Amino acid sequence: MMETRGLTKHFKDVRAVDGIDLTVARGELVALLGPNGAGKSTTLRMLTTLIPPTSGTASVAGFDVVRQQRQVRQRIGYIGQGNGAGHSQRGRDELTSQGRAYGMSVRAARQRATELIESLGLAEVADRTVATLSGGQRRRLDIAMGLIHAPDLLFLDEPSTGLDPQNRANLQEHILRLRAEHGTTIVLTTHYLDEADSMAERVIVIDHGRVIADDSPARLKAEHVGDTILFGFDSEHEAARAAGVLRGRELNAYGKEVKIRTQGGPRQVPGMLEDLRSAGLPAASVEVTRPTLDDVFLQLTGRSLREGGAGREEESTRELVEV
Ligand SMILES: Nc1ncnc2c1ncn2[C@@H]1O[C@H](COP(=O)(O)OP(=O)(O)OP(=O)(O)O)[C@@H](O)[C@H]1O
Repeated sequence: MMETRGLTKHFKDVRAVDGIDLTVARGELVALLGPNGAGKSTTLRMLTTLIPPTSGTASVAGFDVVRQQRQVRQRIGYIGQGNGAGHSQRGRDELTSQGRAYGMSVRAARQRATELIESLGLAEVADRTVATLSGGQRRRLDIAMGLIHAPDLLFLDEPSTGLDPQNRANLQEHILRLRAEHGTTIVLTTHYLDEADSMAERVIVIDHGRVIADDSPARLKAEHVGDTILFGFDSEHEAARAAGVLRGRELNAYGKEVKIRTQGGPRQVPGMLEDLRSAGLPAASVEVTRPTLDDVFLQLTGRSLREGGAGREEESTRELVEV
């Protein structure tokens, strides 16, 4: 559905995108994740023919983004960061006009607008003027506009930036449903870690214009970070002895705690507790911490995606087990 080779964009001396090779198959939902200025939007703008690459190639829906711009545009929907919809028209009319701009008949554009209003939950607001809609409703209308001509491939640049958590969850649900119902290939950019994690089956981490990781969220976390199991004991002496019982694993013992780095943490806890009990060392507490995509980014770059307010506060998932 989409393929890039050495895709590069320089703005004077800024290497915004620095040789990206990507292949996206039909029906995939891919998130481009990276900190501010990583090159996500610039990549999307090249793929949607809005700006030409400095070098490298990209084909989208089988057409070259430089030589066959018109064919590419007919087959894609692009929802940028700004607000696509105007303000004084009603949402339904905005959608119909957009369809007409893509060469659809009035009748076909109206029919498609009605379908999208239904599937994107806009029925209650479609007849209000755009200026009166909430941020979340307007964003959903933007998405409907990007879908009016039933594109095979939808590009969303930071779809949920600026929305409150409830509207964000709502929008994510609509995007997922849309994909389930129409099989649309979706490429979105985000710097919300949880959004990439929960929505995308594949996350492409971009930093300084380059792809630094590309896999499913689960595999990225398992491969680059793994789980942490923290055992608490009643005394330092017990903790030191427990470290001996659990040896052979990647572990640290300090104070009354023993910390183990491993994969598949929750599945390993029962066996470890059994070993400790057999040695007369019952643990007082156990905590399994599963990594986030931020931990993956930190592991790969030594920096946090959240630095500079790039991501939003997100705690590692903790599973507390009473023993
Ligand atoms: N038109 C432009 N002229 C000059 N520099 C640009 C232009 N567009 C982007 N850049 C620079 O290219 C780099 C990549 O920017 P880009 O907008 O692609 O990042 P991003 O990953 O989308 O960031 P954000 O999450 O903040 O949207 C940045 O250093 C940015 O300042």
